[in-house]
Amino acid sequence: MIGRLNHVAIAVPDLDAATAQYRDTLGAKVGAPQDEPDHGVTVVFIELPNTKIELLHPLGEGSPIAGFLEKNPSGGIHHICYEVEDILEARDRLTASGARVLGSGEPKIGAHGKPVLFLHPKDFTGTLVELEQV
Ligand SMILES: CC[C@@H](C(=O)O)C(=O)SCCNC(=O)CCNC(=O)[C@H](O)C(C)(C)COP(=O)(O)OP(=O)(O)OC[C@H]1O[C@@H](n2cnc3c(N)ncnc32)[C@H](O)[C@@H]1OP(=O)(O)O
Ligand SMILES: [Co+2]
Repeated sequence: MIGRLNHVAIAVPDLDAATAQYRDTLGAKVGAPQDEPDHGVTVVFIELPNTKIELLHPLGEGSPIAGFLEKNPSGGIHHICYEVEDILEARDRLTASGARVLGSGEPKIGAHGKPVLFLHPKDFTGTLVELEQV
């Protein structure tokens, strides 16, 4: 059911410093910061030859990554995003198998303008999983 790895997301306490590190130290192609108020984060995408890295920083009150950064003040890998062809079919299949979809259970539009949803980390070996319809 899952397809390509779309991105690996890293929550960071200092978005400018993390962006500079990827650009200047690692020599990667970095994008501009994008505010995503519907998701409570600001993101910077790093383009790699085979996938993307999504740097995440909290935006506004009640950001879903605030608790993660409190527990991991230096930052850390926050989620992985897999591509699926039909997100509703994937959701229904996963919920039928007992997995918990986070939030309302309905997909939201993600940073690439495509529908996304999240699966509880406790149902996927301690890893928060994002699905993106491509
Ligand atoms: C920009 C848009 C989009 C895109 O297009 O790419 C994005 O990526 S948006 C990214 C941010 N959005 C989200 O993460 C939405 C889904 N996340 C959530 O709803 C919450 O973050 C959460 C997963 C429910 C966690 O909420 P929180 O309040 O921080 O923690 P809990 O106390 O409820 O945690 C329960 C349990 O799970 C562990 N945990 C929490 N986060 C993670 C994580 N990222 N990876 C692995 N495990 C995680 C947490 O430690 C708790 O475990 P115990 O301590 O053992 O109980
Ligand atoms: Co993401």
